[in-house]
Amino acid sequence: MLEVLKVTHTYGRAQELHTALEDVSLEVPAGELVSIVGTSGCGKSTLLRAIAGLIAPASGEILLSGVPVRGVPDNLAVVFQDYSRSLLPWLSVRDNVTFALRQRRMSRADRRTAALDALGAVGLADSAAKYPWQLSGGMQQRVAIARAIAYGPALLLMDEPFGSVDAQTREDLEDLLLRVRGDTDMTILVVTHDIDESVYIGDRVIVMSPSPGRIVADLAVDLPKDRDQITTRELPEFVHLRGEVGRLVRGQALSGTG
Ligand SMILES: Nc1ncnc2c1ncn2[C@@H]1O[C@H](COP(=O)(O)OP(=O)(O)OP(=O)(O)O)[C@@H](O)[C@H]1O
Repeated sequence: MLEVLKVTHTYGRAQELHTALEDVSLEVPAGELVSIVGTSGCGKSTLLRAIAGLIAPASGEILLSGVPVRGVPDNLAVVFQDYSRSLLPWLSVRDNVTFALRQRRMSRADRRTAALDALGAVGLADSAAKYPWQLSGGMQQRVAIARAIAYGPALLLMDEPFGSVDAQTREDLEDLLLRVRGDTDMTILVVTHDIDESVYIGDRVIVMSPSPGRIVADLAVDLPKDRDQITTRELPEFVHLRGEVGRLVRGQALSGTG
């Protein structure tokens, strides 16, 4: 369980003070995938950074499995948009994954097996011996996801993870994420600019207001667990929810609430 309790964060000081997050509260049970959307600059990355323990919020508290987050928690993995900077170019794909496991109390052989299993899960078993720069962007992002799965975190934070790949690869990676989460009880937070994606991958969609970022809506995604790029996106519930999220992001009220 992740608990964000009345978190406010400001950057700068005195006259330069900028409130990036204001009174943000959020509870995410283990195993849930929550999408976070909002206009550019509304504080989505700041929220992820605070949850990741990379910045200490000015006020409020963040608890992961009941333990206050002070610094980067052990049981956390992060996937960023920029895959080209997240992988180590001098290590093979397999070693990029095993490198992430170096703090785990595992034998070398077990680390290797876990890495190969995770690469198999993302369809890259055959590329284990290659180097990141020999792979396409979408494949590199799959390596970053394999690294996160192999680590087996309680919490996976993803900041625009599919923002730098083409549309077809993006759909493939969305489906990969849905498959992966079906096999684990990781709690997953995904920041995205893509409203359709937020609904397609999410159990819930959190909408943030423009700066200072506050949570303006927390919408349950009432769609079947088994999703499909064509049929799910045609469902009336999908189309309705996509409209609601789009309206909220643009600062309009939910339909039926005036
Ligand atoms: N290190 C920093 N110092 C000062 N201000 C910052 C810093 N990081 C972010 N900000 C400001 O805080 C606000 C929130 O930024 P943040 O990156 O969290 O937004 P975001 O919603 O993730 O934006 P985007 O969708 O464009 O990535 C913005 O106004 C930004 O300019």
